[in-house]
Amino acid sequence: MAGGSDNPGNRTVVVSAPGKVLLAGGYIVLDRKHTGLVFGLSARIHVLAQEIHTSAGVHLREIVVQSPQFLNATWKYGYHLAENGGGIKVTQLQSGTPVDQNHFVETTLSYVLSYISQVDKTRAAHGFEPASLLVLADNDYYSKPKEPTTTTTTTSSSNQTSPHPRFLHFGTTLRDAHKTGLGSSAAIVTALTASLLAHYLPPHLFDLSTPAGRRALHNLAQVAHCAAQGKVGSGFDVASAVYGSSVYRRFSPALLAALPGPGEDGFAEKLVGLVDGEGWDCEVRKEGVGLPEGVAVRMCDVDCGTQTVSMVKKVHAWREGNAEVAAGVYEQLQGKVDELTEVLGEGRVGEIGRVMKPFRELMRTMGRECGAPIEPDSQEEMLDALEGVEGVLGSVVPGAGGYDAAAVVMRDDEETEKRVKAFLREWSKEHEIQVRLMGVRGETEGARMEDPSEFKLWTQ
Ligand SMILES: Nc1ncnc2c1ncn2[C@@H]1O[C@H](COP(=O)(O)OP(=O)(O)O)[C@@H](O)[C@H]1O
Ligand SMILES: C[C@@](O)(CCOP(=O)(O)OP(=O)(O)O)CC(=O)O
Repeated sequence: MAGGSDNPGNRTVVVSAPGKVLLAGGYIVLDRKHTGLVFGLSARIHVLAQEIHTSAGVHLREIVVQSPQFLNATWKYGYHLAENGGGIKVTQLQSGTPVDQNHFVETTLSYVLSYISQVDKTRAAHGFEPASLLVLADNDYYSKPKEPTTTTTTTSSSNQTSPHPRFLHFGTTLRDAHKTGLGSSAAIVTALTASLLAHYLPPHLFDLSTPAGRRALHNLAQVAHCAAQGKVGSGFDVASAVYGSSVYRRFSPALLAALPGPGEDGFAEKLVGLVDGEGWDCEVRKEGVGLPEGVAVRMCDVDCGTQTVSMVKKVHAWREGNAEVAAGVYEQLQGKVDELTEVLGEGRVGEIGRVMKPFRELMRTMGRECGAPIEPDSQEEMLDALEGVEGVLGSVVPGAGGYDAAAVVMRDDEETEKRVKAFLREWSKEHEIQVRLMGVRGETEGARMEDPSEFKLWTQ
């Protein structure tokens, strides 16, 4: 994607990226030998990027990021070119009420602005004009507030006066919001990265509709997401945010090891070398990945949380101590990932249960062996009963498992939905927990440009 340009761009753009559900392949996908089957979700995070118009004579140099669905969620950043090719250093500006840091946003800004300053040399001369970035997350990313609030922190209040606002105000700070586990950080890092690239770069240097554009977005978002997370996950969540549903083989973690941090000597050049270079070795296969006609992947919010990191540690410790047994289990799990991909992709509806049931069993066995609640008893009991509901074809505790959301593969018709909802209502009552069928469903499309005119409420 590298080149030069005289066109500063600064277009008003909206980019959205989907959430994820790793239907099969949790844990094994951390190893490049294996793959995972991931679906994008209909719940998206949108980022609207636009210029900030300053009055004549005012020289504002800041990028403002706002999440109008949360309290105290305006982050202002200053930025400057670091010495010795260190890229763009970003610093949060504080004025008035102290605001929590947003590490994912801040890190993404420093990586993406550094990338842009290196691929578009005209930026070195005129720098970055101030910009406003608005983050709008579909409501399913967070559990709804008990009493939907009608207050809003922005002037775009008409969004909130409707009884079913497209973007609900959650009435809390982002820190106190209850996430439903759909992969908000990967979706926001991806949408933010794409919106900055599309806003500041002319189309011949970044075009999301081309394979080169998607590749640059993917690699840059992976690097920024890993840096913000402080750990190198498999990256299946960023891959599905960019490409949508796919069979994913991770990149080698060593790729990131040689990259200096923002501000360090030579950072910008090395970053572009890594993002646009030939070294990236992850594989994203979309062919043959899909769902049969009339079948949907739906999510149940279980209203509990799980510590993925500690579960991964337990699985890895078990694997180290039991190499041979673990290799056998990993192979069997891989077999199920492949089989499920085929059965779903080829529309073999009648075989879904036959593949998913033993997959759950294998995940439970691995959990028992290593002492991690991958499919805890409470989930096992609920999913077994749920699978008895007419129209439900299979179910799984996706990703790392635990007490988070459950995924259901079911017939996509109103009657089945009614039966599943009724079942979950009863189950919640009997077991004094809160389980509900979310509106969100598996979707194949990845990051996409949206029509800014649909976001008129929010444009300046
Ligand atoms: N609507 C939002 N606006 C701004 N930042 C967000 C938003 N949603 C998520 N984030 C960022 O993503 C982080 C959540 O990441 P993480 O805990 O990894 O959750 P997840 O499992 O959903 O990816 C938040 O701390 C924040 O930095
Ligand atoms: C264990 C894993 O393979 C899958 C985790 O999947 P989840 O969907 O549970 O992920 P989080 O939302 O980040 O907790 C780790 C990985 O692949 O990075």
